Formats: sequence, structure tokens, C-alpha cells
Amino acid sequence: MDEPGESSAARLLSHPGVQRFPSSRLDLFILREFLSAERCAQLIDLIETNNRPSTIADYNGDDAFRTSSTCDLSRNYPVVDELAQALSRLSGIDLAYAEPLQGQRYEVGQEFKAHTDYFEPDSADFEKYCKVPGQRTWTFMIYLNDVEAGGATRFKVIDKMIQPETGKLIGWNNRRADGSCNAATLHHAMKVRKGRKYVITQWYRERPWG
Ligand SMILES: O=C(O)CCC(=O)C(=O)O
Ligand SMILES: [Fe+2]
Repeated sequence: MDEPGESSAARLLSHPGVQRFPSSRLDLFILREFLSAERCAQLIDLIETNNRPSTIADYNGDDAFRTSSTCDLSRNYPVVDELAQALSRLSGIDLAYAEPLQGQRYEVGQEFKAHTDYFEPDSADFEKYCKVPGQRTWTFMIYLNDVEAGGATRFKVIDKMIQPETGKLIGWNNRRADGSCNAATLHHAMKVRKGRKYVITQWYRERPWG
């Protein structure tokens, strides 16, 4: 039985089509066609109608660090609720441990430079963002469209580039087996060169979101 807030390789690999990236440093999984093109189009419409400039925790003085737009996706929309539930079934993580889903839109030239999704345990923001729900455990991200050029997600430490593709899901464990933060999860949402890129992200926590 997995800990609450935790998925596992066994759980993910029991789902047809899930592939594991071979690495001893990082648990990273890929599932193509997780979402249909129709669902992706509906979610893109939602992101287009309601978005704001993206922000980062642990501000590092670089205003160009994350230049995309973010959309908070309410589960009051049936298409969002259905997605949150499908992710919970896939990951095996109870929805109580899920942050609200977020959409991101990148226009030409926009990116999210190399970062990790966990909060630095000794940072000022750790207390603010993790006091109640705890650390981020797993990340699942779905690409909603094929990008004409650019926009890959590059995992620098393990030297893996993942190309956006309509409906493709990737997921990884932000921590090692002993619970420590895994710096090999460092990833860079590279600049879009042509077209737009849309993704949806689900982060899970150690404790219920509240
Ligand atoms: O857009 C991507 O490829 C990655 C997004 C990401 O890393 C994030 O939102 O934390
Ligand atoms: Fe990220």
C-alpha cells in the first residue's frame, strides 16, 4: 500500500500504455493519448478565457524566469473535475491530496527556466506554501497541443527532452525513496519558437490540501 499522497511505479505501470524512462536517478513516466483531442480543445478554451501572468515561489530576482500565463482551473467545470478524477485513478492518489489543477499557456519566446517543483526545505517560502499540505510529492503534466516549434520540456540532469504532443501525459516523483527532494527532477520548459503551447499540471502533496 502506497503512503497517502504517493504514487508508485507499480501502480503507474499497471495502466496500459504507461512507459517508464530508464533512469536510476529519477522515476519518470510517460503515457501518450491520455486525453482525447476533443478534451484538450475544451481545456485550451478554458485556459484562453481566464489567465494571469505566471508566478514563482522563492523569487530569485530573474523577471524572465517564468514568462507564461497561468489559469486556475476550478472543478466546478465538469471537464476539469473529470480530469482531476482520471489523474487520481491513474496515480492512485486520493483527490484530497491534489492541488487545484493549473493550466499554463506559453506564447512565442515564453518559457519556464530550469527549476524543480518541490519547495526548497530551508526557504522562506517553504513555511508559507507547505505548512498545511506539506511538500509536493508527485507531478503529472499533460500537453494539450502539438507545438509548431520549440516548447519541449528538458530534464537536464538525466538528459531527456520531451516534446509536446496533444494529450500526452508525463509524471514524476519529486522525491527519492527516502523522502528527500530529488534534484534530478530539474526541468526546463523551453521557449516556444512558433505557435502556442498549453499544458495542465497536477501537483500532489504529502498531506490533504485543505
Ligand atoms: O511546461 C512545461 O513543459 C513544464 C511546466 C512546469 O514545469 C511547471 O509548471 O512546473
Ligand atoms: Fe515544473
